[in-house]
Amino acid sequence: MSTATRGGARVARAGRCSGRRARASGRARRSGATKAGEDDALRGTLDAVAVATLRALGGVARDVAGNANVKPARFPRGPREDVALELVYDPLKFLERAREAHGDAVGLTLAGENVVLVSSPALARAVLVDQSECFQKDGTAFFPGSSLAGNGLLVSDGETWARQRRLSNPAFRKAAVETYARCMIEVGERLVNKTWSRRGRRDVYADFNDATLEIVASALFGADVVGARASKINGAIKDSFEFFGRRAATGMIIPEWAPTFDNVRYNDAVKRLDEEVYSIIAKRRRAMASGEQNNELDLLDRLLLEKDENEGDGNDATGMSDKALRDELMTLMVAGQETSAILLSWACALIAERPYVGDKIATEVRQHLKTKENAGSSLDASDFSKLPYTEACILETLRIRPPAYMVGRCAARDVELRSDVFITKGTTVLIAPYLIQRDSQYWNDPKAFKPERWLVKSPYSEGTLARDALKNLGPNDAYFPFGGGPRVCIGTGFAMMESVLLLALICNACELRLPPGSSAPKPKALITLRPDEIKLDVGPRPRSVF
Ligand code: HEM
Repeated sequence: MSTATRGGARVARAGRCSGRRARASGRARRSGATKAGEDDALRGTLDAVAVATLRALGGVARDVAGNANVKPARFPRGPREDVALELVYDPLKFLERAREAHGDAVGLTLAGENVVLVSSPALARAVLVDQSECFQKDGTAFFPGSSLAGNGLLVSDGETWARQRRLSNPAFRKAAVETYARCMIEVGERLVNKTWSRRGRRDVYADFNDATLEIVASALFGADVVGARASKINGAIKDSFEFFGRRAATGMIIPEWAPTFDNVRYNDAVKRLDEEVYSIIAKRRRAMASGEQNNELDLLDRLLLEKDENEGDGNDATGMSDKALRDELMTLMVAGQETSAILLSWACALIAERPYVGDKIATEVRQHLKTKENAGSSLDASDFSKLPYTEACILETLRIRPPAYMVGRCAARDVELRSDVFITKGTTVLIAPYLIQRDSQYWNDPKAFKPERWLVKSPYSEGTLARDALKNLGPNDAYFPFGGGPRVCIGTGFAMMESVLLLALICNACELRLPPGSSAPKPKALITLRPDEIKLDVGPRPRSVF
């Protein structure tokens, strides 16, 4: 399905649900009249806004199970009222309260949609792994697509997704990811040696957004993002991401086709980006046809080289079309930039609250650097697996502050997840790693930041628990910050390499502190678990203390 078709379908479906929307606001208005209070009228308006927002987030009305407030048989228990407002205003509090009141499978009405929130390892496994073929991305409420990411891996389904995943997997194997480490280190060193080299207060979240954008753009396009083209690409990406940031921050999702000022600017940025990306793709295809190839392959080279062996007899196998390539490149940018910036920001904030953790990372890095053959050299890809405490800090940050705090699926058919949890076709299932990863049934002292918990011996293998953290759904099936099953994050290795190397560079060179008198930054949840803002005092770490 092309982006245009996808967008078209969204518009058409939004048209079909407008009657329900009118009825919803009508109900709200009537209740306002009977209670005769301005508060109720306001609430009616807010309800309508929330309904519109959630509809736009989900984008669709359900054909099968979506009759407002009509619950299918065996729908799990949950609050009787529509909880759209509560979810939009404070998603984390909402998730916690819903589970406390109704258990690990909660039936909800969200802006008229039937949604089931699941928060036990067994139910998460059922949806993500064991019965994953019964679920799809299309139609999932609460997770919006975008014209920037098009029909890439994050949102596609069926054979389109499977083919794109087969063609993309090789570009994310360990050996390939190691080749992207050089740009991670270059960007990290620039951050600590220039931007953070003088003592002062930094907006850490903004700095990491710049750094991870540079890393992902350079991993994708390598030498093609230099000079004027680099500013054009980075400028357009920044404009689009700022648009997503503003959209997420308001909690109001206006469809991208609506001619608002913000949408016009965003669509212009996507157009500028498309021009550059298609031109780079054409240039690379020409170079490949004439036998030229870069010595060091970037992600685009690797995607271009892949042919789908499942097609024909192998000789007529084809790769990705220009449009498919464009959608994947943009998807990787969208999926890989903000999540990594969020992870690094939370890691630094948690460390700033506990300076001894930064000291321990610095000690680990300095001791390791001394053992390197080429003494005095900086970090490289091979050091990733030799910094266990630094890695444990990243794993613990992902446990306590998972950037993807909720993942969603839409049931492609009726499915029984457990004898008491029956999901009807068209129902959205929300799975909450945020709840499971902080649940005292599976974690000791679950709300505490304790990197050491990952360094104990693993019950699953000879190594530490950290070695098994990202296998399947993690210890007790209760740890999956990168999702799980066939749709597990393709960038897991990339993100781990990037965050461990950057955190090691940062703590080796810098000290991080919360500004005097300030409290720990609060999470703000919408599509991702972003920090509201993270301002930290940064400055050079003395070289002599160890
Ligand atoms: C801290 C960083 C990251 C986190 C927490 C994260 C988290 C996730 C999660 C939870 C999913 C599964 C979503 C679902 O099941 O619906 C996912 C999928 C995905 N991620 Fe990541 N991600 C991160 C970094 C990256 C990076 C660096 C890239 C690429 C450069 C990337 C590319 C993708 C793609 C393409 C998918 C869709 C995979 C598919 O459906 O086949 N992610 N990510």
